Amino acid sequence: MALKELSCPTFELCLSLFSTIITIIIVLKLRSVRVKSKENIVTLPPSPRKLPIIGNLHQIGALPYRSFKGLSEKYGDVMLLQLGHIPTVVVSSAQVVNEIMKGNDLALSNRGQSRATNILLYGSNDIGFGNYGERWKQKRKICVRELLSPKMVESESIRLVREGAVAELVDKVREAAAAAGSVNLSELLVEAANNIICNSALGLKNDEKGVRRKHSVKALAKKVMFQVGVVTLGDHFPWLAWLDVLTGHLQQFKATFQALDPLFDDLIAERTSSIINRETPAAHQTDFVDILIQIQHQQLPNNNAISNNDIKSILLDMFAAGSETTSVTVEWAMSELMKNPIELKKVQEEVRRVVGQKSNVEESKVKQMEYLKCVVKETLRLHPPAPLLVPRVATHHVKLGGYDIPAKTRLYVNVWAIQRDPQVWDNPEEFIPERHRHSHDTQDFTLIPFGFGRRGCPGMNFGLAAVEYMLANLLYYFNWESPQAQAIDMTEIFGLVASKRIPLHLKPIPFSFQ
Ligand code: HEM
Repeated sequence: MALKELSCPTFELCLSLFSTIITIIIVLKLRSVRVKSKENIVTLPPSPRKLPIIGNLHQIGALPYRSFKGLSEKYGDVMLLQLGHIPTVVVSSAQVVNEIMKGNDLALSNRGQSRATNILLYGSNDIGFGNYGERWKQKRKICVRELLSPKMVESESIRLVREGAVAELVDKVREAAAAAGSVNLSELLVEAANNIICNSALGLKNDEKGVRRKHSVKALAKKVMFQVGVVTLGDHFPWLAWLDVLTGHLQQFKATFQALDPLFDDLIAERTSSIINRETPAAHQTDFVDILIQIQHQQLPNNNAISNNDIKSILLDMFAAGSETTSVTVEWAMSELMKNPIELKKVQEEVRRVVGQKSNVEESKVKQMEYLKCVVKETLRLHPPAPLLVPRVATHHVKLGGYDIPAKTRLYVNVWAIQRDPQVWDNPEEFIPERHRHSHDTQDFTLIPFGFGRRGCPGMNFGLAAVEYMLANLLYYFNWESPQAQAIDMTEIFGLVASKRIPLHLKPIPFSFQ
């Protein structure tokens, strides 16, 4: 049938109506596409060129915070890197941290998990690596309010733990000095810090079995600390995860977990039964395990009650986060003081003047040691134990420094670079404790060795009390020399924390007022 034959006024009307509707639909569609694409313009942070598969991994050295600082000088304070399959933003200025705190702290409150944390830290359900959420908030609250609160830090039970561990440290320094002339101070500091955490967590009073168990827990927790810092091939390249079996990493993580977990189970069962039998410990003998079990028993047995796995993961966090951070801070402080004899003399004079001629250093006196506190602050400025904090992950899209940060991007805050920023600090590479003398604790995020916001360190008071007390004792009881007047090596090694590459060996000379 010819088209002409179909031609009638109704048909023509229908045809023109149809074509008008189609035209309107097309115009609307095109407009919406244009609006959408305008909305979708994404401005990602500047990035260095990346290679296929590995991205920017080849540009990151053994000390990533130093590599990041070098790159940020070229690419800016908010820079995007591709680390294997993980898109990663590195922030290198206090202003951008301020911006995070003002509006994005919640959106950046997740953590990145790894194969190690999944195996060793109860499915990464601990405080340090767990994702933000109601369960996590509950555990963190327990940690902040019950275990690490200022009241707990100053309590008799924790003070006795600190005094005991530091007295042991002083004795060991004395013995080593008498036997060999010099001491491996790094090793003794690790042991003292580990004892403080272990005895705070598991208590001072132990029977023979308890002492043996404590010994094993300490050794295994040390392994956890090391292994949690291991990044496997599977973490960077999920399609190569099977190789983690060949490298032996997974087996090692599992072996550590399987050795430690039953020790904690045994301990919890023992303490639970003594709490049920109302053998409540005296106030000065309270430890973290007792507190956690008591909280568990006060809670209703519903979904919100903390489980044994929660207790175990919290205990492990205390070991992993609280031990080495403390010992490396004292290690770096002593190294800087040895390199800066004028500052050493000044702080030593203060400690000895405040303590006076006494047989022991009373902890309450540390409050009056203003210059010692400046020494600790300056040490944490130059040598933050966690130079990149602990990485966070964006739960959804955020804007930082005017750039778009897509959901799931990993975020590193380069505290090491921020705390050496020449725009903020005069002579940033120099150890000048005096610069903190009249500084007030401002909220400008230029000095953040304990991190910030919802994921900031809950152990700051606990850690500082231990660092200051250890340092005060070492400076009170001994004068210090470098063996054979050697220069102090200041190179670093980076694992879970940034510590000294070569352990600090020093010659202590016992001091007496006479
Ligand atoms: C000088 C000593 C210490 C330093 C410099 C330090 C530093 C830090 C830093 C930088 C973070 C990450 C913060 C962030 O991501 O914003 C952190 C997290 C943490 N710290 Fe500390 N810390 C110290 C001592 C301690 C102690 C003694 C404990 C416990 C006994 C502790 C427990 C924790 C925990 C549980 C976290 C994880 C917090 C979370 O993810 O919410 N820290 N610490």
